[in-house]
Amino acid sequence: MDNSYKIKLENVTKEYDLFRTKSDKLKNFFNIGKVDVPHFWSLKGISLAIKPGETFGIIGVNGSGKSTISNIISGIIPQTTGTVDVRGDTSIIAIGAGLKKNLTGAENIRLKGLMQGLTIKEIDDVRDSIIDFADIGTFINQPVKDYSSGMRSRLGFAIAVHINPDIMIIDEALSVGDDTFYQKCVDKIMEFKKQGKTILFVSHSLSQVKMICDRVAWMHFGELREVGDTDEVISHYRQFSSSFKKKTAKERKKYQQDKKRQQIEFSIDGYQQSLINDQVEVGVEVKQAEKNIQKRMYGQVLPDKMSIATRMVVIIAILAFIFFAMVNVSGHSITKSLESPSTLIHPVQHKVR
Ligand SMILES: Nc1ncnc2c1ncn2[C@@H]1O[C@H](COP(=O)(O)OP(=O)(O)OP(=O)(O)O)[C@@H](O)[C@H]1O
Repeated sequence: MDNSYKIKLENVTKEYDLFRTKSDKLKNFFNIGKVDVPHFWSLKGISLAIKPGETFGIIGVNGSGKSTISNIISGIIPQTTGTVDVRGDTSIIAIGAGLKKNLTGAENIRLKGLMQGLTIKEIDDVRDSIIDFADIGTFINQPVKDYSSGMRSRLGFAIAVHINPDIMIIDEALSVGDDTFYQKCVDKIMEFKKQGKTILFVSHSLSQVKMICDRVAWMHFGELREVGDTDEVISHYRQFSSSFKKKTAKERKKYQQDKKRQQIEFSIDGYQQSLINDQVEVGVEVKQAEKNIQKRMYGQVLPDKMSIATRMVVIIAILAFIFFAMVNVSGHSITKSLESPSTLIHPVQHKVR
């Protein structure tokens, strides 16, 4: 096994269908009729590898795809194409991520612990420590929906660091909470770093990224613009930000609109072809290159639309369900209903004595 990485993404894309109505979404799912839906590519083919024990940062402007990556790595959402290889348990800390709002804080601790494979005894052992770290006092027995965003984030952070994950994913979770809590979180992250855990750190705060991360990826409108040494990438990102700020409001708007348009017009087939061409250029035979890239892009993902065979099975299952429901309501036997289906609309009359 290749031990040079803990997390590896190859040619990962994420497409969102921008449905206008719920019925459009349903029609599209069952593959009925042609619904013309605009698409938006939140990730346009990301490949990166995070080494074991590395603290890896992701920076970028709003909407550049940072959370999409962290959610795909933590398994919250699936990628549209590409291969994702995560070697170990992940625990994501994002504002409110993974907390069930109708459960109390204490119930959430138990649920997350069980989901992470801890025994009841192990959960009970860390319970007080979590409550202490989160510092939410008697609120621990209140439903999480009644918590402030800061309390939710503190509880999420406290649970995540106590269930001892292999890989920690921290998505903007340090931006809420007071200075004392912030320092506690930083200390915990540093402790994890020392223990050699792999950390993915998504943040807008360049100073936090600089302090914590060994390497950084700069995401830009769905593309990986640069990956490398923290100081170097941050310095390039700062240069971009300051020259962007010097543009007029009209120029800034145009730049953003052009980038978003490119995310709508992105062609997945064109991207696939460019990957095949890259392989052919280095000497791989065309048929083999097509096979390799097909496997890399679609080998791990389920089709988001139903195939004809699946559609047939679903339709037969629905018809069978309706038939048995009608048999039940009509009061006739299954054999009689099969012999003479019209009896289904004439229920058995029971004589009243
Ligand atoms: N469910 C969705 N449906 C449609 N578009 C979405 C959906 N989720 C995210 N997007 C779009 O994908 C793009 C990337 O979003 P993402 O949340 O990954 O960005 P981000 O870099 O984390 O942004 P921020 O810094 O604001 O948190 C954005 O343009 C966003 O509008």
